Amino acid sequence: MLPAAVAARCCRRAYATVPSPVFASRSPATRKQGVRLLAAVALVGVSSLGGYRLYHSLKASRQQHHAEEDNTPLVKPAHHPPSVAAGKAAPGAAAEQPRPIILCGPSGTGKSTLLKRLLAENPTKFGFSVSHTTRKPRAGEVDGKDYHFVTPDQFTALVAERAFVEHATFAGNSYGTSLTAVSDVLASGRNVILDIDVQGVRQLQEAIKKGHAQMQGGSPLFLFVAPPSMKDLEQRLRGRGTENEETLKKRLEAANGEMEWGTGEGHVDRVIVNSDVETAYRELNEAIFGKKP
Ligand SMILES: Nc1ncnc2c1ncn2[C@@H]1O[C@H](COP(=O)(O)OP(=O)(O)OP(=O)(O)O)[C@@H](O)[C@H]1O
Repeated sequence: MLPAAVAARCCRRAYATVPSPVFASRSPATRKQGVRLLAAVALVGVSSLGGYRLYHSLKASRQQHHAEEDNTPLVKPAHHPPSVAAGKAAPGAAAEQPRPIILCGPSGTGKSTLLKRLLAENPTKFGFSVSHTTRKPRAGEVDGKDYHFVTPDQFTALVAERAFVEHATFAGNSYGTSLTAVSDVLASGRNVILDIDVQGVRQLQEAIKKGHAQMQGGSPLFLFVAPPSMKDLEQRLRGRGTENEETLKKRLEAANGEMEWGTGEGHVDRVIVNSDVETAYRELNEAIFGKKP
């Protein structure tokens, strides 16, 4: 199942669509400015996108690696890893059946950029899964709508019950995407997109392998968005204007480990190198819908 949470540790978000579902993630807000959690997987903020709520969560920077600063291409453009054993998703197998779509990749690679367009152009295809969090509601946030607000004890109990497909803690608050939240979206005939960090994806894949994340609908599709180079990644993060030197360093450090995992054999169904937005968006559509937009 796919919990969603995104946050500034790295961030997570979750989104959902209709004919082909999507998961969303959220995160605590440090992320884009410390804030916008593309909802879902660890969120911090909530926004609206093409009629769909996007929660952005902070993705925990759980991996510490040194960032490279050269401009060497990180991934061969044609690199399409084999199907992930955990999900056995078939890239391009399309969206007749709502399915979980898991989008991951280093902070700043352009996931939000691609998802924003995808959701705007396909307003009825994706649904939103409401994440759980232990943080206090912000002004205007509605329990059960923006988040399921729970106490730390309740959250701990849910973890023990394996209610979350993925969960993480950031800045003292926990965020998680419940299997139920994801399944509800799938059951409504919409896709669910989860924009979560690599650690969350690994949790999810492990849960699927162990049979703890059984979801209705089609098989999960794991997509990894990679930057053309670490130099480009740094420039994008700086250009976004959301980071200070400290958070920038953390994101770049985490990016090295995430790149190593994402481009590793069989970890995801497809690696999309976001050198050019148009090309990357076309590849995203091909992976999800099996055709060009
Ligand atoms: N192909 C591209 N070429 C140049 N700039 C890009 C490209 N794609 C995205 N960007 C820019 O890079 C910055 C980071 O993109 P974005 O916020 O979408 O990344 P992200 O992967 O969602 O990051 P995070 O995980 O931190 O939310 C943005 O300013 C965006 O406009």
